[in-house]
Amino acid sequence: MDLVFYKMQGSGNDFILFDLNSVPVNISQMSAWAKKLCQRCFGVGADGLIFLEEVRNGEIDFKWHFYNADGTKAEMCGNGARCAAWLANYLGLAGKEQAFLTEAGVIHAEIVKENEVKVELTEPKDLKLDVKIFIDENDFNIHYVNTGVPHVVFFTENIKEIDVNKIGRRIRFHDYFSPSGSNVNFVQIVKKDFILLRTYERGVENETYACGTGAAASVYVGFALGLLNREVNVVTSGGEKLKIFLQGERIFLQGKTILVYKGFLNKKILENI
Ligand SMILES: N[C@@H](CCC[C@H](N)C(=O)O)C(=O)O
Repeated sequence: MDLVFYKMQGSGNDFILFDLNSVPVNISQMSAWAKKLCQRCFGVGADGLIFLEEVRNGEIDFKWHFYNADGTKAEMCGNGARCAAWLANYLGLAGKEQAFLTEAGVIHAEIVKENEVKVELTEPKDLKLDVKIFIDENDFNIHYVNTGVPHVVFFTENIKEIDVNKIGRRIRFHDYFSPSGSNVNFVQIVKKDFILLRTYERGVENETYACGTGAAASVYVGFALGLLNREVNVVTSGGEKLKIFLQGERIFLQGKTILVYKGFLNKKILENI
């Protein structure tokens, strides 16, 4: 059997996707596949790996299994959700408007244009504003919210000067967030409806070009603090634009979603894992 996979990116956050109808993988192997295949030189290379599992119960179209590049399972991924929704539609698993199950809850998605997908994230929870944490004798005033996965939000005047990997890693592994840790977002407000965003991602353990739930967390926190509007354009470090809309406690994320290629995996890659 050919191991068909799809390489996609959502605003520069990139993913490998498999349809479990054609590539049956045991759940106990999924993490190892992610760790191997997400490696940029020894594998395909990606920030995360997604398995789509068809579900026929009327309420949802499919269920996903999401893994970070280091093989850890994550409850949710905003850009991955946009890619999964697009692919599910492309493969006939779901229509243009669809619902699918993640560990964080049911995600509603809509293919709004040929290569543009809008998703409604799960309700934000655990908001904490103005938390002081100490790192190397410096104190940082940070904010926190879970938009499907945990996110720290830190506002800065000059995003270019931030050492995202160094400071991001220190905050991500800070005791305050133990044991799950957190993604860390650095935000520069340009206008009330326009921010620049750089994200250190848990599970990739690096800065990525974009993070959908991170964009959502940044706007949600910015709005709670009276710094941002309900509708905000977010430019991520890859230079792409994400749109966040808030409607009460509902958060919507919209942006470009591209199928980069469809490939056949060499089975040898999966030997000895
Ligand atoms: N890139 C994602 C978030 C993926 C999960 C994250 N790395 C975690 O483990 O919390 C997004 O677009 O939301």
